[in-house]
Amino acid sequence: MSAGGGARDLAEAGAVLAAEAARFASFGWMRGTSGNLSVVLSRDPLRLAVTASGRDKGELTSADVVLVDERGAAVQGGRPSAEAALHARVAASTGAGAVVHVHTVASVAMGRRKPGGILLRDLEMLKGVGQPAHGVEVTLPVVANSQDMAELGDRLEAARDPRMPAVVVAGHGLYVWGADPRQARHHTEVVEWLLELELTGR
Ligand SMILES: CSCCC(=O)C(=O)COP(=O)(O)O
Ligand SMILES: [Zn+2]
Repeated sequence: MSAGGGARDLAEAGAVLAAEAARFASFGWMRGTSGNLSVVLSRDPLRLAVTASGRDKGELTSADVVLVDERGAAVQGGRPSAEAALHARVAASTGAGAVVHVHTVASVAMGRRKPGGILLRDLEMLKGVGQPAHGVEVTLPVVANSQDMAELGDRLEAARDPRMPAVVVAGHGLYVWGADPRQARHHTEVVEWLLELELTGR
């Protein structure tokens, strides 16, 4: 996708996000219209393609996407995700090119069990988020939920560990990011695997 964020770029981004959403929905991670996805189309000014609000994320088409600015406000298209402002904040503060938000049972359950953060170590799967399997302890932060995206963004920025491209939002779900939609997908699948292991395996 080029830097312009034009109509064709938006439709292309919509097709990519629809395919990613269908995959996550097939795993049961976006039930009942939950979750949202975004991809950065330009950095200066910051413009993101974000999934439209309230849609069944397993049935998105390339048209179910909205161009938003750095505050998450619609620039082109219909009503963006209610969490568009948080996507923009994550993209701006981490430099990520794509952001994934899913409502997984494991993220909410582990957020309840470990409200201070989830310690991860000695797992081969840590390589999937760019960490060595052994010798380091990485924390997956847990932040309190808020309906105010600015407040939630402050909490996420304060808590995030630069070694871990993800944050659990307590009672809500999981935010994960990556350089592009494909890497964000891989990070999401790895982090969710780690959460499921912590929930069931220890
Ligand atoms: C039942 S989903 C509640 C809203 C939410 O948390 C979510 O992720 C979906 O919101 P959107 O506006 O992106 O559809
Ligand atoms: Zn949500």
